[in-house]
Amino acid sequence: MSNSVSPIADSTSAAAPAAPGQDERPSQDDWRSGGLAVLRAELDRIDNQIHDLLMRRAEVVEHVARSGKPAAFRPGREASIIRRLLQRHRGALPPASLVRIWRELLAGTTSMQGGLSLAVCDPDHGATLTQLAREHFGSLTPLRAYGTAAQALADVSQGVASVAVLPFPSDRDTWWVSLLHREPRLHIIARLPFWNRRPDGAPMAQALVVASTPPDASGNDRSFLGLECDSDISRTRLSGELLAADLKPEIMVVLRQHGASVSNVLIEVEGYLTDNDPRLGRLGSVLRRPIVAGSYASPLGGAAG
Ligand SMILES: O=C(O)C(=O)C[C@]1(C(=O)O)C=C[C@@H](O)C=C1
Repeated sequence: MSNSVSPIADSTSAAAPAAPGQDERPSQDDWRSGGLAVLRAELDRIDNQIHDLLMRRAEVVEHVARSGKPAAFRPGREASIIRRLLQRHRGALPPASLVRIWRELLAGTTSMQGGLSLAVCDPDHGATLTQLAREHFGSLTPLRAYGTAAQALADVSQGVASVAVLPFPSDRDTWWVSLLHREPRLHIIARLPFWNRRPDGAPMAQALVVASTPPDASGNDRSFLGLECDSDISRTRLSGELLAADLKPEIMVVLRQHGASVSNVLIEVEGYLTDNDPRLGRLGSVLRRPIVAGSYASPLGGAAG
């Protein structure tokens, strides 16, 4: 078919999309009472304004990238941006849509600062952890799926991937033990999903994100402590020591190596902690000073789901 065929105008298409540079038309105050063409003209005008602002926002991000901050991806800052916008959100647009738009935008502004790439531990390529990673880091961000957590972590260590997306720690998913012994260190920096209100069909798994740079605080965070203890230590005793040190434990994963006298323990506590937090020196039962394996911004809709 020839390219010269003109589109057939329908009776509602009087308002053609505004051409570049021609979007200065003032808003018609009477758009509410206008027909479809008037309403669409108003939408085109608003779209141009949003687009102009997005381009301006990207220019500011270019300057932020040159500010000397430790890494392109700052998940704590991203969490605080989304929380703030949800607080001021009004009207009919579903809050979940607002979050989706900003997740894609932040993936774009992170990748424009030098590339964002994901190494996902997903033995069933394309299954839940890949979907969670896409939900958070954008639908077209480069992603490699691996059969093991060790492979995904190796990509981050070698600088092949910016972040690894790994199953939430358990006594079966034991990749977290390597974070307690590895030099140079890797850090837990985020938890997925950030939007915890799961609609039908959304992946229900929980994951952590690991990177080579430490996390940034978002104002409402949780941290992971990595401990080494005698293998006969009880959870009750450890919890008591943590509470006495003013640390509120939430999740505790204990890994007793078969036949070993030492257990590795991962404990989630409230707040954003760093390695030099004085409370870490107050735990009597540990064999060496605990390390902070990382922290994450508490997800929306409840930290634990
Ligand atoms: O504030 C920063 O550090 C930025 O790089 C800007 C920005 C943003 O677009 O707002 C982009 C990526 C980061 O992960 C967080 C925020």
